[in-house]
Amino acid sequence: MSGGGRRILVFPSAAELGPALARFTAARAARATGSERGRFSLGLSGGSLVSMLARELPALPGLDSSKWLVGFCDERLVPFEDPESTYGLYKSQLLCKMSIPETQVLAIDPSLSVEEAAKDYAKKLSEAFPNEEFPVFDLLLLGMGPDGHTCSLFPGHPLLEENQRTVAPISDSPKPPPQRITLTLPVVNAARCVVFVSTGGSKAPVLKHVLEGGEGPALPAARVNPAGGELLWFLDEAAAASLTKDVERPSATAVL
Ligand SMILES: O=C(O)[C@H](O)[C@@H](O)[C@H](O)[C@H](O)COP(=O)(O)O
Repeated sequence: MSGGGRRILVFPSAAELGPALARFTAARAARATGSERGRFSLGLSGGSLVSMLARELPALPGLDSSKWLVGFCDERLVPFEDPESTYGLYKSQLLCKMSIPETQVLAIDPSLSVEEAAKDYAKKLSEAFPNEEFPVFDLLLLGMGPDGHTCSLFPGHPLLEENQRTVAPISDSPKPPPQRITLTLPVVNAARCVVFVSTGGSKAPVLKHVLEGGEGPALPAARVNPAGGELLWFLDEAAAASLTKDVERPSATAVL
């Protein structure tokens, strides 16, 4: 059980989940920028989150993102112009519609080798979070693959045991492209709040395994358990179809 407890929120479909996720993010941003930290640190992931956030966040009325600090939970080592670049997708679809200063967006340097890019990104993080051994993000938005991977932490991979570095390179990702940079589990589990977003029936079996247990070692997504923070799962009915334990079905106007 995570420090703040785990919540599983089920929405009728992605169309209802998206606006709720955007409102939740904005509420956490307001809380963080209004705190003594004076900023909101947000870690983004790729996959379907990109288009969801690009659709929903700019649609929120009066959202001020000038005090946001944005990083990436993982990234593919490809040029920003490559359609596989998570930063490139966010830049062209979301960041261009927000008021986040460019200096407050922490991206990898894809011109470096994978080892050097990981060190460079770790340095950027340590400069942005100067007093913390492991950066403490206000909110990490994560996806989960059908194999149970999250960030670029894949089932059975030795990187799951990394406990020193904040950022690690990976050269043998089973999902292409093979070269990637990823936050490590200690950083993910240091966050104040982690939200997984998973939609669609193809995720139902792995969600059952991750959230209610199954045979074999814990899948990477099941190892996300922020020690002093909250853990929320935003699912749609199709993804949640196999779950039998307690889930919440919030109303459209619920404050999460
Ligand atoms: O780096 C990647 O290859 C993807 O970003 C991947 O990790 C994705 O985040 C998950 O597979 C969840 O994908 P969905 O959000 O589309 O379910």
